[in-house]
This record gives sequence, C-alpha cells and structure tokens, in this order.
Amino acid sequence: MATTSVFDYVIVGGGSAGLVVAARLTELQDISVCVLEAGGDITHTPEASVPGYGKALWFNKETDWGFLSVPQKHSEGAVLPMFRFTGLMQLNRATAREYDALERIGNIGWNSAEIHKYMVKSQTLAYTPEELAENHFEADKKDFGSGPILDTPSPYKLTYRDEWYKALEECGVPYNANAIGGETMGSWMSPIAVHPKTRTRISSASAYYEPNKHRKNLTIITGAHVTRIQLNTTSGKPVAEGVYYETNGKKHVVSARKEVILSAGSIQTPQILELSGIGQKKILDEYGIPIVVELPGVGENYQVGFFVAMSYELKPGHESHHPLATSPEETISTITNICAFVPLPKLEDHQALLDLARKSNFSKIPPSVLNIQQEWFKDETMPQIELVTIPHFLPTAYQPEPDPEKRYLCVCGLLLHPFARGSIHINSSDAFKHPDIDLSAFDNEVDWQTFVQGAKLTRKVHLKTRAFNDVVAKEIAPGSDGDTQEGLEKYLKVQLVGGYHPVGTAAMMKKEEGGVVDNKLKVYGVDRLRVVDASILPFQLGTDPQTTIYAFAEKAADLIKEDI
Ligand SMILES: Cc1cc2nc3c(=O)[nH]c(=O)nc-3n(C[C@H](O)[C@H](O)[C@H](O)COP(=O)(O)OP(=O)(O)OC[C@H]3O[C@@H](n4cnc5c(N)ncnc54)[C@H](O)[C@@H]3O)c2cc1C
Repeated sequence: MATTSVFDYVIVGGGSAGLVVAARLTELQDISVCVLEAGGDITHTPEASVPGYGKALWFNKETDWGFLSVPQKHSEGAVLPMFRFTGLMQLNRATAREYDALERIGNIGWNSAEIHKYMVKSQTLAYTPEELAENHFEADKKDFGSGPILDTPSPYKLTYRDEWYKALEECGVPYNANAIGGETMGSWMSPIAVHPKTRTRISSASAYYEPNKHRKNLTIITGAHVTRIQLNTTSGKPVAEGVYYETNGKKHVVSARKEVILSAGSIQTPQILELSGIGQKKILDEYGIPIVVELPGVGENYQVGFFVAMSYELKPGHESHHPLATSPEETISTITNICAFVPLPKLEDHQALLDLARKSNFSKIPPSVLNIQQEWFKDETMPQIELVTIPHFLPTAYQPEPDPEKRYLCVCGLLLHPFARGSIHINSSDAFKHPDIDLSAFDNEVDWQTFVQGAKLTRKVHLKTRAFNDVVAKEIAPGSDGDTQEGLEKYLKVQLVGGYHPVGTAAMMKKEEGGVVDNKLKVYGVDRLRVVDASILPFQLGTDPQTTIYAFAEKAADLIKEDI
C-alpha cells in the first residue's frame, strides 16, 4: 500500500459542507488541503447544472448512492429510497429559536446570532427591487452579505400563487413576508439557488470549489472511496493521522499533518467512524472491528422527517410545468415552490395531539432535547408541518401518466420535527456495503397522528377553500380514498417517502447524552478528528437544511483556523 501524499488537512467528502471547508481553509496559502470524494465531478453535466433535471440523478448509479432503508416495521414493512442528491434547491432558514436551542443543550457558541453571522457570510441577496416587490418578499439587507450562494427568485410565474396564499389564510395560516428573518411560520415563496444569468444550479461545487480550483494548495481526488480513518493508538489518546481510500480497486493512504475532517454526510460519516473502530462495542465486535474508542452515540439519533405527496389536476387557464418539457427555461418551473410552515394549533384536533405527546414516552430522545421538542410542539408559532407545492405531475397508481393537454400540481406534506429516532449502522466490515438505515418511521403515535392531520390540512387547502375553488379541477391522489380516515391512512402509508434531510448520526451534544462531537466539532476521545456535515445536527430543524449546513461549514472553517 503506497502513501500517495501528505497534506495539512484531509477532508472526506466533497459535498455541501466539505467543499465550503476546503475553500475557506485554502484561503491560507501555506495550508494544504486534500478532498477525497467518492463520486465524480458532475458540476457541469446538464443533469446537475440544469434546475429541474435533478430527478435524472436519483437511482442513477453515477450520481446517487442508491441507498434503501431497512423495512420499516411500523409502516407496513416499507423499504424507502434514501436519495442523496440535492434536487430542489430551496434556500430556507430555520427559526432563530431552533438555532438558540443548540446552545441551550450545551453547545456554547452555537446560537442564532452566531449562525446568522455565517449565513450572512455565505449568502447574497440577488433579487432586484422589482423582484422583491413582485414576490412580496420584504427581505432585510442585514440578513445577507456578499457570499457565493446567491438567493434568487424563480423566474417562473405561478398563475395560482396569490390564491394559494389566500387559501392558507382561510385555514388560519398567514402570509409571511420575510420568512428568513427568524420566524418561519406562514406561507411564502422560497428563494432558490439558481444563477440569475446562466440559470444554472448553484451548489457548493459551483460556488465554493469552481472559483478556487486553481489554488495550488487545494487538491481534489474524485472516485476516491474512503474506507477508514488511520488512527495512531500508540500513545494514549488515539490520533487521526490520515485516511485509507480506494480508487478503481487500488488501495491508498493519505496523511494529514494537522487534521482529518469527516464531511461524508449523515449516512456515511457514522459508517466511516464505525469502520475505523469508533462506535458501539457490541456492533463493532459483531463485525470483527477492533474497538478504538467506545462512543455509543455513533449512528444513533438518526432523524430524517417524512413526507407524502398529493396530486391535483388544475382547471383550464392555470399553468404549471409541462410534463414533456426539458429546456432549462421550462424545467426551472419545477423548483418554483410556494410553501407553508404550519404550527400545531392550526391543525384539526391539535388538543388531542398535545395530550398524546404529553402522555408518550420518548425514551430514545436525550432529556435536554426532549424538553425543547415538547416545548416546540405546544408552541403557537413553531412549525410542525410544511406544505410544499411542486408545479408538476406526480405519477401514482391513480394516474401513472399525465395528459399532455392538462396541467397538474403536486403538494408534499412534511413532518418537520419527528419524535422518532432511528439509526444507521454497519452490517459488515466491508466499506463498500451499504449500512443498515432504519428511520424508525412512525414508531410513535404522535408522529403518525400529526402527519395524518397535516394531510387533512393539505386536502382542506386545495379542496375546501373559496380561494382555491377556481384553481383545482380535481384531486387525483388520494381522491375519494382520502375521504375516510381509513382510506387516507392507507394512502399515506403506501405513498410515504423518507425525507431528504437526514441529520443527527454524529450529533453535537454532550457525550453522556449520546453526543459524538463537542462544540468545536471534535470527535470525543480522538485527537485531530472533526466532523463537519449534516450529521452534527442534534435535532431536525423545521426547514430545508442547506443554508444551515453552509453556515455551519463556514463556522467550522473558522474553528479549525483558530487552532492553527
Ligand atoms: C432529493 C433531495 C432534494 C433536496 N433538496 C433540498 C433543498 O431544496 N433545500 C435544502 O436546503 N436541502 C435540500 N436537500 C438536502 C441537502 O442536499 C442535504 O442536507 C445536504 O447536501 C447535506 O450536506 P452534507 O455535507 O451533510 O452531505 P452531502 O452533501 O451528501 O456530502 C457528502 C459527500 O460525501 C461523499 N462521500 C460519502 N461517503 C464517502 C466515502 N466513503 N468516501 C468519499 N466520499 C464519500 C458523498 O459522495 C457526498 O459528496 C435535498 C436532498 C435531497 C436528497
């Protein structure tokens, strides 16, 4: 086995977080960084750069890992696809209280003011004054800086946008003119990450890597599958000295003079830790991996949220994505999302849900987090359900093919703060074998009943409001099956999708509560090893996570620089 090279920092994973850290560290010219990415560089392929082509990447071996969950025993044995490709590109932020909760559970220096500072650093408001007015978006300039991620409006105009806002208002959910200012409750249109001139997707690859790829101190090796961390255990506390990886069946090791940074995402970061001997002894023993650091929280605390989509046919005169459209101008319409963030009191039967939550025992949730989650559940303004409209056809058993003459609307209902805690663990010592991904979907009645109420709200908005009466011709799915409690619940179980936002498997929490990293993102019990990706989030945020992950990675880069 040959040592290929030595760098100051080795980053595992060139995704959303990893490339931000690489770009910021290599601003220091005397620091060398190597990023190892298992996938290829797809930044300029039409599938990755044209907004709306995202679906072409799902289940595509070249671009998606093809992860599947283990059968979900509380959801009729469903095996859910766990896509790992970013498809939509909504740039949303959580409420300020959610970021403050990071500090409330013991992570000093992680609060809304601090995260806001890094959101400002990473994001630029790229709306013209006319676009702000047209989108009823009262953005505050202090929430943006001149960072590489551009927040832009979709150029596609929805014919039913204002009716949708009014329909939500009829259901008690007001319009929110600045939902990225710290309070997300309400309905609004999400800013998107699409370049205003080229109409190409903005990602950490296009925004943080492309402009800096000429740097002599930045090396990216693609097709490099990291198999484990090189740990030196000869002098007391184990030290991360590099990583082992494989390219085209050839084995390599790359050394890190200063640190190894794991940014392999919520599914593979815990996998790599376990393969390296960091995790639960019982699991590592089972696969013959010598234990280096016993850290029971690795791979636990997995939260992903859940969603289900419903499908509507629009009345003549209303526009949406043409099912056969492929040009960038046309496919961009599929990411023109109006969304609504709905707290519990806006759902029917919310008192019953509160009673249920009070009586339930969530033994897998650490006490400090559970207190906060119960507090949010009661909160009049903390969203628990998100409705997202995606203006295109949804193939279902009810109607597998679109009628090209007609226009459709698909609406997803998401459970934002699930009480379920799943896990991701290795099932082999082979680094190429997918780990067991268990969402624990609906292992508790509170999640399930809240999800059902969210679906009822979705149907009410689209079928029972005056404002939307002239917009929807009919509901295709679940259609009349949704009129009975039994029929609706069956539909939700069959159409359930595991969320796209996995977090929590290397949580930034106290070690005794199941934490894996401290507030400097250092792995407990190991020197020179940090985690910087979505896995550090100890709880699910009620938002799309990308902007938060960029901000976390920006902060992580500063934390690392402080130690140089
Ligand atoms: C379909 C879909 C749509 C989404 N839409 C949105 C949205 O609209 N807005 C939003 O905010 N968020 C969205 N998300 C979520 C967002 O994409 C993720 O939360 C975010 O990318 C997570 O960042 P990360 O750095 O933790 O992991 P990733 O971005 O997944 O990066 C991890 C990287 O590590 C690499 N890697 C893994 N294992 C290894 C290994 N062993 N060796 C080498 N490299 C490895 C992976 O290939 C990957 O490139 C969406 C997600 C999906 C799946």
